[in-house]
Amino acid sequence: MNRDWIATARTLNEALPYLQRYEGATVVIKFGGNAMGDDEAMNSFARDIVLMRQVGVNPVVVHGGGPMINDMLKRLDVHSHFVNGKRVTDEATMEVVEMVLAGRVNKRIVQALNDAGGKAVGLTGKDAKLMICEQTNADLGFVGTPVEMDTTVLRKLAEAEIIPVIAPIGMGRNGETFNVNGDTAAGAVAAALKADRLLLLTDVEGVKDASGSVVTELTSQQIIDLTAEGIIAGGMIPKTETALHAIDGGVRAVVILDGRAPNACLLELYTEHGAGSIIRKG
Ligand SMILES: Nc1ncnc2c1ncn2[C@@H]1O[C@H](COP(=O)(O)OP(=O)(O)O)[C@@H](O)[C@H]1O
Ligand SMILES: CC(=O)N[C@@H](CCC(=O)OP(=O)(O)O)C(=O)O
Repeated sequence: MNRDWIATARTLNEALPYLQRYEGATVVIKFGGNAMGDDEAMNSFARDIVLMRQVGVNPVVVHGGGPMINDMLKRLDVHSHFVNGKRVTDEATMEVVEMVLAGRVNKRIVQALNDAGGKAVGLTGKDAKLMICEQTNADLGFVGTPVEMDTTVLRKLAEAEIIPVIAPIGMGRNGETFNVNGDTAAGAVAAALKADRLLLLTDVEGVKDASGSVVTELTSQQIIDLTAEGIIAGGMIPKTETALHAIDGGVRAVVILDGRAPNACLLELYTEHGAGSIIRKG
């Protein structure tokens, strides 16, 4: 008998307790722009998510797309900059952000999931009043903080075994459109659904300490200390902020992991070789 086949069968056999543990669970997956990579990486991500759906998990995908927004802003000669990992967003920037996220990026993910044999539907926070936002602070312009979530549409889609793919665009109470950081949006969705897991897929192996080593079990206090010391910086700030909010909001655990690694989601959920940094209620 071919040794590879035996190893594959053993892997499937060893996955049984994990398959049982996550049956019926809600798992929110934040797919960051830097984790998306090429078509092969996108298709591999899509197969992982469709497999999760196939074995009874309710996956909810929330995506980013920062690098794709940067490309389009450059082409259109619109300048923007970040403060603490959030893009300062004026009216012209907001138009481009919505066009790129709700259009190209969202549909690329929806298509990959459908091509992998799933049924996916693209949404933004405006659809069915999913994510009502308020302005985060005046200095950031049209950057929104989710303040009210209506998850009716997500529950209906889960019942129908349809995978929601959410672009992080929020609606204001007075008809405004808000740019929401993808991590913040994923945390708000996960908390509203009281998700079992929130997976934040990015382009580093996890949260690193001063020596550059990944901290595999991260406490709230460590997040506060590493941030104060400036070791958690830039794009990692919204991720760790989100992890703390999500845990407070009733999410069981948050994992920050490398989405570029092949089959990152499957490794995390269905094997004992979960990677990255995990944050649980302390
Ligand atoms: N302590 C830290 N550990 C790991 N990465 C960090 C840390 N502090 C800052 N970063 C940066 O955060 C980045 C991830 O955030 P970001 O680029 O916004 O990713 P994404 O597009 O996936 O949301 C990493 O590539 C890294 O450069
Ligand atoms: C307010 C804010 O910063 N919004 C982000 C939304 C996209 C995002 O979060 O993309 P990644 O997950 O790929 O970084 C932005 O404009 O870039």
